[in-house]
Amino acid sequence: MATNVSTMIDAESIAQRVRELGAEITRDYAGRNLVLVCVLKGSFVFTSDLARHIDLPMRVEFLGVRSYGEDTKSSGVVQITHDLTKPVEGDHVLLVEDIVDTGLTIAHLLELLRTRKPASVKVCSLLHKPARTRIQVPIDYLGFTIEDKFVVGYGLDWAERYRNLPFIGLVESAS
Ligand SMILES: O=P(O)(O)OC[C@H]1O[C@H](OP(=O)(O)OP(=O)(O)O)[C@H](O)[C@@H]1O
Ligand SMILES: Nc1nc2[nH]cnc2c(=O)[nH]1
Ligand SMILES: [Mg+2]
Repeated sequence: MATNVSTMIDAESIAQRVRELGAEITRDYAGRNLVLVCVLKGSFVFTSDLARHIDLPMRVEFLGVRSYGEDTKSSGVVQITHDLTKPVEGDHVLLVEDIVDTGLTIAHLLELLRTRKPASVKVCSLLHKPARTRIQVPIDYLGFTIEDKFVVGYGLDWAERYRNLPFIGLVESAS
């Protein structure tokens, strides 16, 4: 199924970087109540791998997010389709994203989570595409900076396809 997708970041490079990020997070959050917040759908693969490299007692929560349709997507206004199951007041929240592109989604989610009064909120993203930044957001833990190409795989979709690819790839125009 992946014959029309070329590899940008292979599975072993991702695994290596995820191990490094997990070790960094383990060091930084020792002794704190850590809650990993997986932003659905795109970050489900990254979150599940990352969580297994964090050697701390911690919780995992899921935020279901839907953009308000294609035309308004760039507004960054998102609808919450599944909310956190427990309060995060006083906890150290780490938002886990697959990609920060324009930054609008994560900016909106940071604003939302701050209203829940956590002790801290930080961002961990596997990918960052700085060429398309519309709003600057701090990315406290970053896997890879990529060029301005639409990528798929490792959770990222193109019309809901390709999320199951074990690597980050580019859909070739011949597809
Ligand atoms: O920085 P931005 O320009 O806001 O883009 C990044 C967001 O877009 C993608 O999600 P999408 O809304 O496509 O939904 P999905 O996670 O369900 O695939 C991606 O998973 C990020 O959440
Ligand atoms: N699949 C996918 N979703 C995105 N959302 C924002 N940027 C991207 C991208 O490059 N690929
Ligand atoms: Mg997403």
